[in-house]
Amino acid sequence: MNSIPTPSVILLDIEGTTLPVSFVHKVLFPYARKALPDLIRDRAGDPAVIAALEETRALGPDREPLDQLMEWMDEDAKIGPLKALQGIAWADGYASGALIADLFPDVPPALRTWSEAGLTLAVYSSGSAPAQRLIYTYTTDGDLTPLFNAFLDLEMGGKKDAESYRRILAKTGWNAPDVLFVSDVVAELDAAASAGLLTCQMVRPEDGTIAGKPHPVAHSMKEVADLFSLPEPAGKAQ
Ligand SMILES: CSCCC(=O)C(=O)COP(=O)(O)O
Ligand SMILES: [Mg+2]
Repeated sequence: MNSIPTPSVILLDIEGTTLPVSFVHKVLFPYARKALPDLIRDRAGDPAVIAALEETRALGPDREPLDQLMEWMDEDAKIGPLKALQGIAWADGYASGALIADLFPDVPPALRTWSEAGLTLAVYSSGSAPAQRLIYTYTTDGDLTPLFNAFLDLEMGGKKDAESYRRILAKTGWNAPDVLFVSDVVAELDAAASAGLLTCQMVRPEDGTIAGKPHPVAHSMKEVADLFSLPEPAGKAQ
């Protein structure tokens, strides 16, 4: 008998869970790094750029904002103003066709099946909510944004902090034991479990993810479905 409860909300990480780490690090991050100097100069009057640069100055008062942003990118820092500016840079790339999100092939069929079955789907990523929407708008499988109920980002707090998951529950009204958080990063899953959420580690061989205890492990969305008695994704590669 399966003793794992069945969730009604599926909360998904992006990098390493629905989208290959290589796409984020070899395509998205280099695109933003190249675009940022011109973006900061050419859009100096854009309120979103002004706000992100002010926050960058506040967090790194001794540095030129661009130097600070470059350093954060070197460190893969999950920091709000960097993520906001990366999202603005990527918008141009998606609109021009230079960027298109190549999700893991098991992801779109699972999202469609679970949405059709009435499950609530949501994203929690360090990437800004606008950047998350871009990824799911411009996928090789078309626009998947209508399948999602919420896009949650660092405004909820860092993903390795249990308080962030409590904030998400308070904001959405979800009950912790109804929510399954799927991520490749054990520290994120530990934090979610501390807040009472169900957890599943996505271990993608393509990304070299290491399985870590104590969370149930899946290698695809089909395995997530099997573990948590969710509707079986139909269609192509599982
Ligand atoms: C959603 S935009 C691309 C991902 C990103 O910027 C990032 O830092 C990855 O964060 P995640 O929390 O999805 O691992
Ligand atoms: Mg991840």
